[in-house]
Amino acid sequence: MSKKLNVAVLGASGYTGSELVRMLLRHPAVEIVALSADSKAGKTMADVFPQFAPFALPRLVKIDEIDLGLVDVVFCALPHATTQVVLKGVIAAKPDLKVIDLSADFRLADPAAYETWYGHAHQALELQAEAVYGLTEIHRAAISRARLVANPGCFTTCSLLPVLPLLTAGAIDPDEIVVDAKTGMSGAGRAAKEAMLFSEVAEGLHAYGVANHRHTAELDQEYSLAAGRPVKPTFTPHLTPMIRGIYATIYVRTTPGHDAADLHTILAERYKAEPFVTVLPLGQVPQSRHVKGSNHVQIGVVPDRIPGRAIVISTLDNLVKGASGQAIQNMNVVCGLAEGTGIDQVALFP
Ligand SMILES: NC(=O)C1=CN([C@@H]2O[C@H](COP(=O)(O)OP(=O)(O)OC[C@H]3O[C@@H](n4cnc5c(N)ncnc54)[C@H](OP(=O)(O)O)[C@@H]3O)[C@@H](O)[C@H]2O)C=CC1
Ligand SMILES: CC(=O)N[C@@H](CCC(=O)OP(=O)(O)O)C(=O)O
Repeated sequence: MSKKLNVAVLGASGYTGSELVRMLLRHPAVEIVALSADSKAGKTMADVFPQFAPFALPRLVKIDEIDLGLVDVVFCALPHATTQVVLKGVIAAKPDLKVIDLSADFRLADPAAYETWYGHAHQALELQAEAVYGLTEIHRAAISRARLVANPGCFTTCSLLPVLPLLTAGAIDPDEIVVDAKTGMSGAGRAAKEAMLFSEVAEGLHAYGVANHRHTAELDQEYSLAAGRPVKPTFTPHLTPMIRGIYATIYVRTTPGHDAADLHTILAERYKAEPFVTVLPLGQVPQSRHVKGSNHVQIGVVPDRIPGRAIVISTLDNLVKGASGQAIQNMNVVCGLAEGTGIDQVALFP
C-alpha cells in the first residue's frame, strides 16, 4: 500500500473536529498525526470525549506546537474569523499543504459580500481569492485542483443540492425560491451559549436570523452561478430540539412547460451516479433520522395542490455531509483517492 496521508485536525476538541477524528480513524489512507485545541490544549481526546478512550491518538496541543513539516493535509474546524488569521500563518509555514476549511471564512468569493455579511474586512484576501467552494457534487473538478477548499455551511449544502440542477435547467423561477430550514443544536458548536441551554430550546421551536442569516450569502452566490444571473432567495432557519440534522423545505414555482414530475426527473437524472445524494420516488418525503450519522443527503419532490408550484425537501446530518463528512469527501477528491473512502457508512437508526 502507498504511504498514508499525514493529517492534522485543528479544533479537534469541538463538535466538527471530533466528528472528523471519529471518521478519520476508519479511513484506510490516513494517519492522524496532530490534533489541536485552545482551552483544552494539553488534554487527551479521551479526557475531552471519553468515547475515544479505546483509540491511540495524539494529545491535543496548541496550533503553534504542531510540526507542520510532518503534515500533508490539515482540516480547520475553528471558529469563523479565527480561521483566516490562523491559516495565513499555517500556509506561510508550509505552502504545499492541502487545506480543508470547515469555517465560513473562505466561502464567499466576493470580499465586499464577506465584509457585508460578517461585519469586518477579510484578513487573508489572497487565500480567499484562491479558495474553491467545496460543494463536492457540483464543483468536483475545481476541488480536485485546489490547495484550499472552503467547505460549505450545513444549511447551504442542504439547500443548494436540491435546487442548483433545477436552476441550471431553467425549470424553476429564480425569483420565487423560499427556503424554510430547520437545524439541530449541534450546529451551534460545543462552546457554552445561553441560547443553547436545554431549558431554552427543549419543547420549543423558533426561527432565528430571519431575513439576515449569513448563509443567505452563500445561497445567493451559488444560486446565481447556477442560474447565470443574480438570484436572491428567501431563507429562514429554525432551531429545533434535536441534536443532529438539517431539514430544508423549499417552495418553488415551475417555469412554463415544467411541473413537479419534471423537477423530479431532472434531480434523479443529475444525481443518479452520485453515491451520497438520493432522490426519493416522486411524492416521498425524506426524514432527518434516515441520514443521521451518515454522509448522505436525501431529497424528495412533492407536487403542490396549486398548479405551477412544487415543494422540494432535503435533509442531511449537519456534522457529516454538512461539515466533517463532506470535508473528508473533499480531501479524497483533492488527494486523488476514491471519493467515498472512509465515509460510506449507513445512517444510524433508530
Ligand atoms: N457544528 C456544525 O454543525 C458546523 C460547524 N461548521 C463550522 O466549523 C467550525 C467549527 O465548528 P464547531 O466544531 O461546531 O465548533 P466548536 O465550538 O464545537 O469547536 C471549536 C474548536 O475550535 C477551538 N478554538 C476556539 N477558539 C480558538 C482559537 N482562538 N484558536 C484556536 N482554536 C480555537 C476550540 O478549542 P477548545 O474547545 O479547546 O477551546 C474547539 O476545538 C466553525 O467555523 C463552524 O461554523 C460548519 C458546518 C457545520
Ligand atoms: C444551530 C446554529 O447555530 N447553527 C449555525 C450554523 C452552523 C453551520 O453550518 O454553519 P457555519 O459553518 O457557517 O457556522 C448558525 O445558524 O449559525
